[in-house]
Amino acid sequence: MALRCFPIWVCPQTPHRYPLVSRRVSLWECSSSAASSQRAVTAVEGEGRELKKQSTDEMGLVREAKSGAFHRDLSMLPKPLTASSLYSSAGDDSEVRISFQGIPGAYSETAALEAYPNCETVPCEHFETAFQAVELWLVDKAVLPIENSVGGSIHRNYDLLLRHRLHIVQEVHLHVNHCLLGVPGVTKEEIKCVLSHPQALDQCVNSLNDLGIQRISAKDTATAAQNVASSGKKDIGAIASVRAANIYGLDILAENIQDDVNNVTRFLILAREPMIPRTDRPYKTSIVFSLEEGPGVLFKALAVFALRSINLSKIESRPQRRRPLRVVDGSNNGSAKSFDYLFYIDFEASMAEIRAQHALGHLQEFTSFIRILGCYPVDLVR
Ligand SMILES: O=C(O)C(=O)C[C@]1(C(=O)O)C=C[C@@H](O)C=C1
Repeated sequence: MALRCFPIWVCPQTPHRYPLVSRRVSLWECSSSAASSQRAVTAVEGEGRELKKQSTDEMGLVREAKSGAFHRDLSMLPKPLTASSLYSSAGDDSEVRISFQGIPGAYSETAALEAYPNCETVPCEHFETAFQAVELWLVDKAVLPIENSVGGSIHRNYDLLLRHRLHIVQEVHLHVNHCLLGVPGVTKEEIKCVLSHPQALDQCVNSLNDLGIQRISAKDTATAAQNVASSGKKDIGAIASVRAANIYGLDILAENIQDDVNNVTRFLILAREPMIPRTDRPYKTSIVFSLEEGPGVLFKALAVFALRSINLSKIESRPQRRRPLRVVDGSNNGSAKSFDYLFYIDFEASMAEIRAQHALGHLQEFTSFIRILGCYPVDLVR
């Protein structure tokens, strides 16, 4: 396996904030041969389009660097990078802008504020927009809910990770305490139906059945709260956060109405550039791959981690949208058709560890496509 590292430069206009890499590629491009990297590009939807866009971006960045060639104000000159600035997620985050799907008061915004307490949050109508805002340099990062302890994986968001070329740089586990909200002065008994995000409704299904309340889907929990506030109706409630109640002036009629007290949603923070992994604390690495055809290939693929005592914390499979069916030639018995899948795996090791690098090198023997989605510190329980 070839491990390629790329130099880091500092953009003169924004010292320390945007490390520029010479090519827009993952920090590690795992390729055992030119042929296999070629395969990686063709095997997955949207790859060609993405490559084209990258080169345009890259040209834009080069132009920006040249235009700041002469500085009258010496304090504006770029500062040398220090070791700590390479790893800065800590430090001053007041200039960090983070896009999220929803409106103020959504849990995604709370997750962004958990990771960067002083950041500026930027609401977006769709997840796709939140990703594009990062790609177009309108914001620094995006936040994305990926799984919930009750509802499981948010499949659409797994697909988005692959469609875009952003890197996971952080994870946030957020305890989600849903509240039943109503217009001021209303009682819990007066509520006949509630608005909320489908995931939030699913997380409260038993409580809502007990109360005999009907459920209506909304884009996100905060939008549900806003709609209830603007309707002024006494028989409609929202399931949302305490923060949403405060923002939209609603009463909290009941707290912690989720069916499971330990209701945790895992969010990912995504950035244009990968973070440089270290070994001084626990790290996780997220990858996506598709497998070569053959008996036991998934077993062999997973064994590359087991052989090196690397723990897997998550495995998810998603259909390959552009290539859903694989035809397997059964010679005399005709051809069989089966679905073709992408596998998403999170494993508990840093890409700075030799065992992780060897595991991925070994994994390539069984894969037709592989991409590192990010290597980031494990969110330890606080
Ligand atoms: O609607 C919101 O507030 C969101 O941030 C979305 C979302 C989700 O997609 O799962 C996030 C956390 C909760 O689990 C419920 C809803």
